[in-house]
Parts: sequence; structure tokens; C-alpha cells
Amino acid sequence: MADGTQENGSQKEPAEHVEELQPNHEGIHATAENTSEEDLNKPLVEAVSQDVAEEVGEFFEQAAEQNETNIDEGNKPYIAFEHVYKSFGSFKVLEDVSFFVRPGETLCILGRSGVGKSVSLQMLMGFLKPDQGTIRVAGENICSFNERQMLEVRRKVTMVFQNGALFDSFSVGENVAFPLREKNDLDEEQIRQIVKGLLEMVGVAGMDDLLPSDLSTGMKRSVAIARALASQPEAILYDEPTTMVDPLIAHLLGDLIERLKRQLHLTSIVVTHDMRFAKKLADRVLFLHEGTARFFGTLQELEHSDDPVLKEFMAMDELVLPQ
Ligand SMILES: Nc1ncnc2c1ncn2[C@@H]1O[C@H](COP(=O)(O)OP(=O)(O)OP(=O)(O)O)[C@@H](O)[C@H]1O
Repeated sequence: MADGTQENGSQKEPAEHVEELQPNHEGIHATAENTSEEDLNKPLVEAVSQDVAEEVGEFFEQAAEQNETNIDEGNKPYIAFEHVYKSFGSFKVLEDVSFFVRPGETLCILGRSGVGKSVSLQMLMGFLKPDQGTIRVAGENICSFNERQMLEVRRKVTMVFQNGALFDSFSVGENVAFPLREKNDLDEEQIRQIVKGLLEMVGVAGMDDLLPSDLSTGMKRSVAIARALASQPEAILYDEPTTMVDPLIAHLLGDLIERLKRQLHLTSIVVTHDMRFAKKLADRVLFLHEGTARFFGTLQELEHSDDPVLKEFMAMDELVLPQ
């Protein structure tokens, strides 16, 4: 229910002074400057208040341990596309696209509008199926998976949508609590503490009782990240995290994604138009162009590429986003 109406038909009062609400990112060090290594390595739990730090710390430790195991299992990709094709009618979106993401790494998918960046993420989540090729997640070919099997995959790999895709009739706190309740091994007090801590960590402390409709786009995205973290995923797919937010929020979201990678060893795919954002986060880059994987390699390789299409894309980005 996009209008924020409660499921039982009652209407929740909109938050007072909503226009005055600002994300409160003290915990993640708001500054438009480049964040120091020291800050990026500062334990995530330092951003949460004392009364919930122990519970949240334990929750993060579990998540980090689980993801470290994936890294220890060797250099095998956690996610891979192998010769993937996808068309809609006669319109070919992807033709023979291959790439991989190793455990704990961040892949940025770049490219102009309409080249199949979001379609790639949707295929990984099983919302769309490829016409040909293989898509592997955690070693398994998911292409023929049924809905029940895909639900298992979505416990490991979760997506942060552009609009947050929050449950509109649930409060912010209930949205974040949802995956925690599904786990069935936490009591209400533990859930309350973890929700509070996660919201503090992503910079929307104290907004538990608001409805998603009370929040700005950047805040919705922060809550969506908190909800994703609540399911202790192995990988997070971010669809255009910096679209429609101001540069400071974009910077903060970038720092958060980097800290989650470093400290929870999360495998990540970030779809973006924003070359500077990719430079900040990517271990590897996939550049989609006219249906093909025009480039797949490390950031250094991208920067040294002589491909005129890539050079033009990078030059345009410098113009659109002045330093
Ligand atoms: N379910 C669908 N049915 C038909 N066409 C679709 C569907 N989903 C996507 N497309 C088309 O596939 C193409 C690629 O879409 P996609 O959303 O992946 O682009 P994108 O690279 O993410 O672009 P943007 O940066 O603008 O979001 C577009 O032309 C889009 O209209």
C-alpha cells in the first residue's frame, strides 16, 4: 500500500515536522571529503549506542564469520554469469555476457541507460530468467531453480532497490525487524536492540516508528540497507544507490557499502552510472555496452584501457560530476 495505509484499514498519522527530519550520520562520519582508512576500518558497532552494542556486535560477528568462511573456501567466484543471453521480444538486451564476483569483492556494473544493468541484477535474484547461459550463485546454477529454491538463494543474496522497496504499511522498525523475525531464533528484546542498532548504524537513528512514506529517498535507501543487513546475507546487490540523492548522502552510502565489505566481508554488486562512485568501491568493473560486456576487469585495467567507448564514458563522467 503505497499511501502508507495500515493493513487493518486504519491510517497512521504522518510524522510531525517530517520536513525537518534529516538523516543523522554522526556514527558514519559525515564529511564530503574522502574518508580516511582509519574511519573505514572503525568497527561498525562503534556507531551504535551502548545499550544495544553487545547484541549488535554479536550479530555482526556472526555475519562476518559466515562470510569469512566463503572467502576461505578459495578463489572460486561467489557469483558468475557464463555466456548469458537475454532478449525481450526482438530486443536483445544481453548477448554472451560473462563476468564473476569473488567472495568478499565488490563488482561495479557501469553503462549507459538501458544496457541491461538492472536486468542482470533481476536475473541474479530469479525475478527474470536468462534465455541462454548459466548464472551461478554460491557454486549453484540457479537458472532452473523454482520459486522455493530461489527463496533460499534470496536468503543469501539480497537486493537494495532504488526506491528501497520497503513495506509501505509497516513502520521503519517493523521493516527492519521482518527478516529478524523470519529467523525464529531471536526474542523480541533482541530484535528491538538489533533494529535500533542497525538504524543507528545506517544513519537513521530514532526513526523506528515512522512510515516509509515519511522518509526521503536517501533515508529509504539507508533503511533498505539496514533491512538487508538484518537477514545476515552473504551478498548484497545495490541498484543505483546514488541516484536521486545529494552528493553528501551518496558519499555516506558509499562509505557504508565499503565498511560493510571490509568488516562483514560481504560480496557486493553495485549498479551505477557514477564513475567516481565506482572508483571508490570497485575491485572489478563490468562495463555493458550495446548488449555486450565491453569491459570486465580491475579498476586499474579500466583506467588504462584504450577503448574509445570506455574513454568517452569516463570523460563524460568527469564533465557531469566536476571534482
Ligand atoms: N520486464 C521487461 N520487459 C520488457 N523489457 C524490459 C523489461 N525489463 C527491462 N526491459 C528493457 O530492457 C532494457 C534494459 O533495461 P535495464 O533496466 O536493465 O537498463 P539499465 O541498464 O538498468 O538502465 P537504467 O540505468 O536506465 O536503469 C531496457 O530497454 C528496458 O526497457
